[in-house]
Amino acid sequence: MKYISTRGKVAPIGFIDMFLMGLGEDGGLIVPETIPNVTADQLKAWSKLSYQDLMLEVFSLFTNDEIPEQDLRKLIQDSYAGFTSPDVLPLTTLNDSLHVLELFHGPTFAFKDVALQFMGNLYAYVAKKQNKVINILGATSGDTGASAISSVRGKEGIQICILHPNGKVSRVQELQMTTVQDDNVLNLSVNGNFDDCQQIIKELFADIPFKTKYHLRAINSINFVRILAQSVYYFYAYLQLPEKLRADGVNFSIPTGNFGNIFSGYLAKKMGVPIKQLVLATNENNILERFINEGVYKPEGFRSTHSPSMDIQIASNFERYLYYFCGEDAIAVSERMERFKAEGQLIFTSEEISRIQQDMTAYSVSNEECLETIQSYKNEFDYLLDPHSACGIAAYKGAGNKGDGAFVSLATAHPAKFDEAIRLIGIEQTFPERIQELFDKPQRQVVVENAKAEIATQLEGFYRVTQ
Ligand SMILES: Cc1ncc(COP(=O)(O)O)c(C=O)c1O
Ligand SMILES: N[C@@H](CCOP(=O)(O)O)C(=O)O
Repeated sequence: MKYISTRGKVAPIGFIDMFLMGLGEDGGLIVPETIPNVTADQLKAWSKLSYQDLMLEVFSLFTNDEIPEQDLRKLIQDSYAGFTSPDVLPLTTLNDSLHVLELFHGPTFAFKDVALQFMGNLYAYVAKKQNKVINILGATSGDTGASAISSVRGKEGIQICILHPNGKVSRVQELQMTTVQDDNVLNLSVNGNFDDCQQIIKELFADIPFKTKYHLRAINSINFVRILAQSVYYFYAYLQLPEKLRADGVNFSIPTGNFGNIFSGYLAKKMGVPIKQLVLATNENNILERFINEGVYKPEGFRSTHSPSMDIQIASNFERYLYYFCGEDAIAVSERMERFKAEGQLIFTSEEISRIQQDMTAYSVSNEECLETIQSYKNEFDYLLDPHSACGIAAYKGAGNKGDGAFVSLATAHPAKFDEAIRLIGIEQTFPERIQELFDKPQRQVVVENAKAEIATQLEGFYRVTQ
């Protein structure tokens, strides 16, 4: 298995090189040269596997034996040892057709832990085995940063800098990131929004001399390993369902911001998981919903919502989807991305919209509907959703034609992370101890302007450049 870029100008590379490259050096996103096919028989044989063993099977299709099996197995075991549920990702049944896959039982209470605990361990492994300098640079709307920091804090050979939008993450998210005192962690609080943070890191990754000098590595979903690790939970959810419920295929409702969560499902479907509908759930920052329903990919004004982690306009993984939509034609992708850069929008024809809608449907959830959903599921099922998971449930309800097959809605965060929204409907929650204790800890962060030069200077002072 080799990896190439959606823009076609990266010579095919192996798994570890792909992991270290992160963003394609031609500005594109890295994808596998071919997507392996998992047969129905193989799937059946995997149906009794633990989450960890299932991940080992899926990853083995992609790693080219670059990581010996016993090492990969240990990396995976270690990555989920800190999850509090014995099933790692429990599937809760609300009624016969609606199931909630709880992805938030990791150390930072959000679905990002599923991939990032593993990526932190993989970076430490590569740092040691290959004597590589690992200087991680990431942007976050709150969850990726907390999770990535938790996965590498204090680890030898690794430094991590995370940019988050100042005042636009939840209190708990901010504390999770900024109360970490390890010297290998730098939090930059940027006077801007998440898109500004993401834009700056992409520019720094695209500056190849800077990237090379400072050995920049990615933990965001621009890194294909994030997507691959997330695709495993679609296999798992499908296989956890009783056979009679999954016989007609399974539908997923997926809270999405950077298009990473849903693209992972799209990849799982391409590999052979019998997924019928992928329902994309957005909040009021609904660029992706407008893309799917109206064929217009165009950022509009940024809005602060009750689900701040999805307050995103420019979605990284849109380009990965575009690549497959364009029949894996890197020239067509490059042309469309150039047009987007020049004109600030992409318009799709009605024939193209129909094709997109065969791949996924979409629903955008207003702030009001988000809170109503939290309230009604608390009343009806005594189940407390966080605002992002509530967007998923609201989209499941709003997704017109339910068709056949069970629905799995992805619960992407613990409600304690977003108490600001939960309190608005008068619900008081008890925080898990690991969250409660954050409130007594001192914080460490540097506030910076939304300016690439100022941020680059911070990085130059922080990163170690030789072993
Ligand atoms: C809690 C939560 N839910 C859903 C999402 C959406 O995930 P993605 O942006 O990877 O599609 C995010 C981050 O964006 C998140 O932090
Ligand atoms: N919601 C994310 C935004 C960053 O997206 P990523 O999937 O590319 O890491 C966050 O919580 O930071």
